[in-house]
Amino acid sequence: MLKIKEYTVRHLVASVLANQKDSSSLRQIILLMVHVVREICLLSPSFSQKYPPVKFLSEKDRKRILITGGAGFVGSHLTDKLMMDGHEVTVVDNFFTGRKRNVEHWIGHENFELINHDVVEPLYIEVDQIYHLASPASPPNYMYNPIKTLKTNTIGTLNMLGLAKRVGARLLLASTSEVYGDPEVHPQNEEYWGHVNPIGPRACYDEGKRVAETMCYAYMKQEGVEVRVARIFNTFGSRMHMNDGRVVSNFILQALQGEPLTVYGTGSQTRAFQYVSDLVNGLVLLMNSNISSPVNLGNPEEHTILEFARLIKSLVVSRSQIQFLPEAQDDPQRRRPDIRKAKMMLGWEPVVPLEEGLNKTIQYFSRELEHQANNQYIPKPKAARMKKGRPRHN
Ligand SMILES: O=c1ccn([C@@H]2O[C@H](COP(=O)(O)OP(=O)(O)O[C@H]3OC[C@@H](O)[C@H](O)[C@H]3O)[C@@H](O)[C@H]2O)c(=O)[nH]1
Repeated sequence: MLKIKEYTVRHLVASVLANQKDSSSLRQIILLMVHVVREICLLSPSFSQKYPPVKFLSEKDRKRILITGGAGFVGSHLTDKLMMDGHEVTVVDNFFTGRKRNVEHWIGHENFELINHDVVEPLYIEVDQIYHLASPASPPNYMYNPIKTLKTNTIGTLNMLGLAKRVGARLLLASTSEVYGDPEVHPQNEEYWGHVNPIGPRACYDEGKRVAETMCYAYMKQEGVEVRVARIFNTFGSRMHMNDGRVVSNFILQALQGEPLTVYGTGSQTRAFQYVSDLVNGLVLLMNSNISSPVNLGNPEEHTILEFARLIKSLVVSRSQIQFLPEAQDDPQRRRPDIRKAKMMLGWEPVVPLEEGLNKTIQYFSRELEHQANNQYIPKPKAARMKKGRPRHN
C-alpha cells in the first residue's frame, strides 16, 4: 500500500517539475505526504515493538495518572496495571532505586510517558490522580542517605500535594507499616499511633512517612485535597533490585548462589509478606474508594525470619548454611497487619499464597543471575547498615 503511494508521490513530483505552475498537483502532493507520514507514525510502533495488551477506555473513563517512583519495584507493577486498564500514565522517577528496565516495555506507547525528575523539585503537569510512591523503601537504601530520604518524604510530598491542589487531583500516599515502629500492639490496626524512635537509624524513613501522612491530612483539611493513605506492609516479588537488601531478595539470592543466608539477630522477629500483585490491586481499589483515612495493605500470615530462611532454602533446594549476624538497631520485633478495614471497606484481601509468590520470585532472580552472569558482574546483597563514604544530600 505504501509502495503505491510512493509511486503516486513520485509521479506527482515529476508532473510538478515538468510544470512548475501546477499548484493543484503540488497541493495533492502535500496532502498525500501528510497522509503517508501519519500512517507511518501509526504503524511504526507496532512494527518495532509489541506492547502488552491495553484495554480501550472512553474519554470519560480514561484518567491521566502520575506515578512518582513509577520505575521502582512496586511502582512499575502499578504502572503495568494502570496501563493495561487503559489509562494514560506518566512515570516520574529519579532512578535512585528505580530502573528504566522496569518500564521499558511501555516506552513509545501513546498512553505512556517517562520523566527523569526528582520530586524534591516541583513538577507542573495536568493529571487526575497521583500515586505518590517515590522514596527508597529498603532499610539499607533509606539509611544510605538519611537526609535525602527525609527530603524526599517531606519536600517531595509537599510538592506532590501542591500539585494535587493546583490541578484538583486526588493523591494516594504510599505510607508504610514502619509508621508503627517497633509496635507494642499486635497485630497492628490503623488506630494504633505507633512506637517509633525519632532519633534512631530508621527515623529518616519512619518519621518521614509519618510527617508525610500529617501533610496529607493538613492539605485535606485546609485545602480540600482528596487524599488516600495506604500503610504498606512487607512486600516482595519480581523487579526487586538485586542490591535491594530486604530479607526476601537477600535470602533468595544467597540460596541461589549457595551462600549463607544472613539472619540478623536470633531470627525470632516476625514479618508477614504479601506478593506485589496483591498490593497493586489494593492500591488501585483504595485510590478509587471514598476512604480518606489510612488503610493497612498487607498479608496477615506471620512467620519468624528464621522460618522464612528455612522455607526459602527448601524452595530453592539449596545447601546454603544459615548464618546469624548481629541484630539491626531498632528492628521491629513483631509485625502483622490487621486488615479488617481493607476487607470490610475495599473488599480486598491478599489472594496469592506465600509459596506461590516465592516461587515466582525465585524464578525471577534465577533469570536475573543468568543475565548478570552473561554480563560478568554479580552484585552481592547489601548488609543491613552499610554506610561507606559520605553520601551526597541532594
Ligand atoms: O539479610 C537479611 C535482611 C533482613 N533481615 C531481617 O528481616 C526482617 C525484615 O527486614 P526487611 O529489610 O526485609 O524489611 P523491614 O521489615 O525491616 O522493613 C520494611 O518494612 C516495610 C516496608 O515499608 C519497607 O519495605 C521496609 O522498610 C528484619 O527483622 C531484618 O532484620 C535478615 O534477617 N537478614
